[in-house]
Amino acid sequence: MTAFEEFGVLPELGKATDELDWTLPTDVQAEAIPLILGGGDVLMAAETGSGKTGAFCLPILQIVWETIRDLQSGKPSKKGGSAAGAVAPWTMSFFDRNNALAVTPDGLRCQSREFKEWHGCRATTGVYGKAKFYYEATVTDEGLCRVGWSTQMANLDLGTCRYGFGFGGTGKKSNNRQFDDYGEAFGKADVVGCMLDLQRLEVSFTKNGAALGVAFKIPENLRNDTFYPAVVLKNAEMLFNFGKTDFKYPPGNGYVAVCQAGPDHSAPNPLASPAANTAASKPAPNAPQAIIIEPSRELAEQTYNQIEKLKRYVTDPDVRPLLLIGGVRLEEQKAELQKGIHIVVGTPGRLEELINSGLVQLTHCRFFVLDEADALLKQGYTDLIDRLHKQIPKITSDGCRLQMIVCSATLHAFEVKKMAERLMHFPTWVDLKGEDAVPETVHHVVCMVDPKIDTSWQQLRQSIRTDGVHDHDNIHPTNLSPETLSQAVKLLKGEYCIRAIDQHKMDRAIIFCRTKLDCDNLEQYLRLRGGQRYSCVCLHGDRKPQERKQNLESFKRQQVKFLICTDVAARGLDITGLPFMINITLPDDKCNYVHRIGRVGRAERMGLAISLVSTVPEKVWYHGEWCKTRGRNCNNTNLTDVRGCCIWYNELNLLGEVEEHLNITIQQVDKSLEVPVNDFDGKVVYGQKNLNKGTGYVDHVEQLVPTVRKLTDLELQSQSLFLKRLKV
Ligand SMILES: Nc1ncnc2c1ncn2[C@@H]1O[C@H](COP(=O)(O)OP(=O)(O)OP(=O)(O)O)[C@@H](O)[C@H]1O
Repeated sequence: MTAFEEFGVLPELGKATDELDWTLPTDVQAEAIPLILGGGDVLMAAETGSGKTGAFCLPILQIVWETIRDLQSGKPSKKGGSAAGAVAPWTMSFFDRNNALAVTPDGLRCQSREFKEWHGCRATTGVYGKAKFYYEATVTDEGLCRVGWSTQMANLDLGTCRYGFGFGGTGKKSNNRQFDDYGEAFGKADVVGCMLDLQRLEVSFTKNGAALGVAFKIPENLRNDTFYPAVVLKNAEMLFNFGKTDFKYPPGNGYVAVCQAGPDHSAPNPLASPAANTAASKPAPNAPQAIIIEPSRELAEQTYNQIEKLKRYVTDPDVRPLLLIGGVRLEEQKAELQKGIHIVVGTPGRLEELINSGLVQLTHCRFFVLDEADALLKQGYTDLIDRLHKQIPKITSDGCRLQMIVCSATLHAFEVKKMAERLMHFPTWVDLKGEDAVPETVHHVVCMVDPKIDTSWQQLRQSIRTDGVHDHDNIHPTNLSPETLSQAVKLLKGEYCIRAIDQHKMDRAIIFCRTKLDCDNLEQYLRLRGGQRYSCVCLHGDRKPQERKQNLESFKRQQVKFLICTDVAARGLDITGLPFMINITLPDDKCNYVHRIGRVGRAERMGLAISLVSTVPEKVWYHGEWCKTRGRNCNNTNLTDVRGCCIWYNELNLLGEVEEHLNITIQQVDKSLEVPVNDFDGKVVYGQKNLNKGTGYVDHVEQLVPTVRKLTDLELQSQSLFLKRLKV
């Protein structure tokens, strides 16, 4: 049995984890997997590289596989099952309903989050014979609803055929598409009493106990039919009481609760059994069970690949994931969707586009995952997330509650907590440190770049092309103005980058720059300084999707040594055994420091992160909304306060913010960029597992030797004393 199986994971998934060399679940996996398998909403806050992706992919794959297996065999799914089959006899039906309408496991609450169309449902039992029947329906959420009675012949859109008699929230009654004013409007928290008098063949309603009069005369030809409580909803929710608990407004006047109709006056709904209607709960091919949102196409691709690897042995039924990212032809994605998919991994824009156009249906979605959730919120996707969440039924069409999983290494943000309060259902925090933290495997240092002390920038023979913010400034080595010093920092950082590479004999590193232009300039400079020695590629938003993909691949395959990128690659990218990273400039957002340096020191391997920090303010580009070209060929070097496109960047302040956020002081190294070995652990090899983990172990044993000897002597003494006593 693999270690993962002990946490309740399927043997087929356990086999795949074994092949990936995941011998033991990481801490976050050990906590989160059972919680997710148990049906809970989870917020996963754990360090970079701690295996969060596996922590949600494994249980999702498992539950999705179980669900499709059950659907294919015609069995109701586990969680909806008991309610669907066994709860007798008075509930709303799990089967006699439209797909987008969900029924809670107790069968007493219906919800539809579809806001364009009506979706209906009928009860599991109906009434007939000369008697008077009553039930109550309470509006529990805003939206449109119509409630009443219908026969088995009626369609589910209550009131639109001859066999359904409904009363709607807008104050209209309807039968056979004839909508007439009746009673008064009702809405959230109102209780509608539904009365059926089969002696007089009349349907009437009450609102909060007040009688609204006879709504319909039932035609004589329906006298012997069975009538079922029925509802139809548009983005609304209603709660039903068939008389099992006290009515809020008991009807009197000879009406009895439907659930007390007795065997002579009630009959089961033939369409309410699983066998009768498996098709109704069968998802359409384009209705996935899980939706995973990632902030960048690279991350979406990575998570998709991880799912592919983990699902290798999960067959019969096959679980089909699909990647939905921009830059891929829509036609291709449409074709895949029609073939049938179960898990969708995508970026927010493309996902919403496909959902809005109906190409992805949310009717059977039971997992809503936000990976790097704080990034999604910071990128402005709060409304999009809220919109999607609103559209997903909270109870799936097979009676399962929607599970939401949210993760990041920097989840301790106000916006995340607000979102969790708004959207999640009693979530459990899996929070191993209680604050944003850097893994112990990441050795991170800063090197101050001080152009006043290090004046080598004045004599550089070859230098990096800078970003041009000082093109209109009067800069000259003899004039140490802020502008000159700022330009000097840019030149020095190019040199320090090369020095860091040489000093640590780096043959693999990820290098972060602040802007796309900085990336391009550094790429050009590294190539200039030595083709193969500093071979590099860029990854940023101005590069075409295909080029981005190729560049990342060639870096992963070690065909090039350096990957130069903006924060587009700060999060989540998992490059096995990456030993080094360099921050040419600290990120604007302190959280991204954690993510950037977390590209190294993953999966227990050691990594070194070096950040270059300017001691003087540096003038940099900042293209706001007012910048017509959004930075492309922009040469407005004025400051933003005069609607220009530049700001003064204060890295010392940023460093202070990062240190305060992480509650640490980051070690400083001098301009030689040598990292003192003793301060960390001189024996480690960056990029490899720390085999010396527990250094001092030898010392430790040596220290313990005298104590252990003493203990052995004492043990001997006590045993001989005991033996002596026995002899006495
Ligand atoms: N149980 C395990 N044992 C060994 N390696 C693992 C285990 N789980 C995951 N890994 C590996 O650890 C690496 C990091 O995992 P993952 O990308 O899921 O980290 P993460 O927590 O999502 O990091 P980030 O916050 O940077 O996105 C991956 O290469 C993955 O294959």
